[in-house]
Amino acid sequence: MFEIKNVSKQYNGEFALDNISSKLGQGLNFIVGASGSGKTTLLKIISGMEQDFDGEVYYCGKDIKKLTSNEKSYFYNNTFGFVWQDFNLLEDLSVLENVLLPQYLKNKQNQKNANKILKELKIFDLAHRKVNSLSGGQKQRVAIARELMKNPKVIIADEPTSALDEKNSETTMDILKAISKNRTVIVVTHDVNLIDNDSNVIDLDEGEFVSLPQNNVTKTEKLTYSESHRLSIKNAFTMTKSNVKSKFGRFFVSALSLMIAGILLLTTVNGTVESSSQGDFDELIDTYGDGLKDISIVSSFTSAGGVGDNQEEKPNADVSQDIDGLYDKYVGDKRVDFTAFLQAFDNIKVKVSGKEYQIQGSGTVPTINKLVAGKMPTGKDNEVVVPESFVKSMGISNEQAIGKQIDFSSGIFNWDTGEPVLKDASITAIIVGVADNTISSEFTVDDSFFFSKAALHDLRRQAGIENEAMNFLIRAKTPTDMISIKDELNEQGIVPLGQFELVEDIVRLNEQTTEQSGSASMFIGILAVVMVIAISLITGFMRKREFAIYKVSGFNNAHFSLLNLTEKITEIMTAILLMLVTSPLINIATKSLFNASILNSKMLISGVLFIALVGVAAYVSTAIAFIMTKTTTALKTGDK
Ligand SMILES: Nc1ncnc2c1ncn2[C@@H]1O[C@H](COP(=O)(O)OP(=O)(O)OP(=O)(O)O)[C@@H](O)[C@H]1O
Repeated sequence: MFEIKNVSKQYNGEFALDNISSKLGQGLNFIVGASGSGKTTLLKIISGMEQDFDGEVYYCGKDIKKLTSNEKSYFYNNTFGFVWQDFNLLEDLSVLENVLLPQYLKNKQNQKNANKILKELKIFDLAHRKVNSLSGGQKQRVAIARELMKNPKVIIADEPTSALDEKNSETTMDILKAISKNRTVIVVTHDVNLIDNDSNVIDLDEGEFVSLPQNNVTKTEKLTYSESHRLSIKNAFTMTKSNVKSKFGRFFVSALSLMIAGILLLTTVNGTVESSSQGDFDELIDTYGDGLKDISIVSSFTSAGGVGDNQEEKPNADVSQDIDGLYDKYVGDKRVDFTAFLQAFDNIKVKVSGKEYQIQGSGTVPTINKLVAGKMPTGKDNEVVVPESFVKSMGISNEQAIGKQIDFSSGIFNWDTGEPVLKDASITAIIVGVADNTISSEFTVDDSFFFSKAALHDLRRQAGIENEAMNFLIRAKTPTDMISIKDELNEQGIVPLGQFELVEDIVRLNEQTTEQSGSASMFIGILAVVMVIAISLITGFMRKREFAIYKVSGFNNAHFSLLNLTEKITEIMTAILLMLVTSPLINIATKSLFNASILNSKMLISGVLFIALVGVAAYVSTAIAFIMTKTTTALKTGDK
């Protein structure tokens, strides 16, 4: 039972309702009056949709003004049913799906009850028809059926017959009359012909009573909170399935936008930056070999026309520098791939398992293109990395060579006097690695043996060399690392040797393109996220009416959050699937647009993560659209 006490409502200083007091109870109640007399305003106040008014309204002793949004959603799902002038059905769903809508918040859908109600209202045969194919009269019966599924104590009907012809109006009123036998039915209408003598009537004119209610309401209902009021994950997925089926185009556009945004983020954040550097460097390495990243550190060399950054023409000069201690400094450096001593040997003889091998001399310092097996010597024991050509001459594989012991003897030039003096030296060492010694992709330096620090010390000691500092090379991990080590050495007054000019240009160019593509990436990335947010907000606001129907069916923000989550999970999964299926095609596009290939597991996993990330943005945007939906503005009320 409703008690209305001194209710007033003003819009812009004008009274829509002026000090109304009344009681409404079980049976048929009419609120009548001319257009603009305040009928709809009173209805909104009674139902709790409008809580900003003067005075008080109680339903079974419960202050309607103080209903929280959760209490309201409980009332809308269990206690109040709404019948509208333009039905407010979900037009793309079937009759049954519409009728079951409030039931999704119950633990069990009462399909039997749905069938019974559909039969009573003579629309059982239409159960699987889409609502948009029905006539107005049929739609109104579907709407009433949906509300009866709530088994509500109150039915609030706003101009329920004004969109119907005479016959359908009569049928609808007959149904409402039948329902009112054990319920409170409140009908707002401007059509006084609908009123019979048994009904309770509130007649309004310009917000005031014209006539007071004729019937005194005596019977009171008890307010009960028995039903559960939650959306299960299963029901959320069932609703999602219906929504996807009924609005496949909308769903597909959302999923597609997630996929496109994910790919854009992927190629800009992950792809371009990496590939712009990698492409250029790979080309250089193809031409020059891995030795391009070598830095040679030698204690003396002859400089051609100036040293360091000084590019002026100068006569050749002998440069001596103190490189003592530098080897140990760079051995464990994280920018360094490996280090190797550059000791030249003359007339090398190697004995393995009793067999002697003569190694062809090259007259140059040892060279390494890359290590093809094992590791570089650590420096602690007598270890050696041997040339691949030597392993071949032994007739074994590179892997089989590892661990073999060799007896190595050769001549070593001693320059201590300023003149080269050839001295003999020999050592027994274990093979720890095999190196490819190709230079300029044509020649191999077959006498390139790289010894550990301990072994080389021993050999040099035998040759009578007193100078402790041994020439060595550093193989930098990346061209950027190479330049950073070179700069560091220069600061210490050391002039290293290497292809610095070539690499430096590429590094600089790369830094520039990285910076440029970085800002382009940022722009495209932001654009991708904005696109998803915009599409989600637009679709969200296009669904305003649908959201309002959810709300008057009892869905609160928590219920919708779960439905939103299941919808977004479905969209994200579809977007991921789309990406995987179309990845070869996308790859062609991203390669030509961003020079980035997405066809590898790292990129695809990142793609999945980015799609999920933009999915979160879409989730939040849709949630905002739902929260901002006001039922009173989203649903048409009154006589329009
Ligand atoms: N949101 C609003 N903002 C400003 N004025 C409003 C608003 N809603 C209603 N009004 C005004 O309040 C008065 C009562 O409106 P209400 O819709 O309650 O009348 P009604 O009797 O239901 O009319 P109708 O039969 O045409 O639907 C009218 O003058 C109307 O213009």
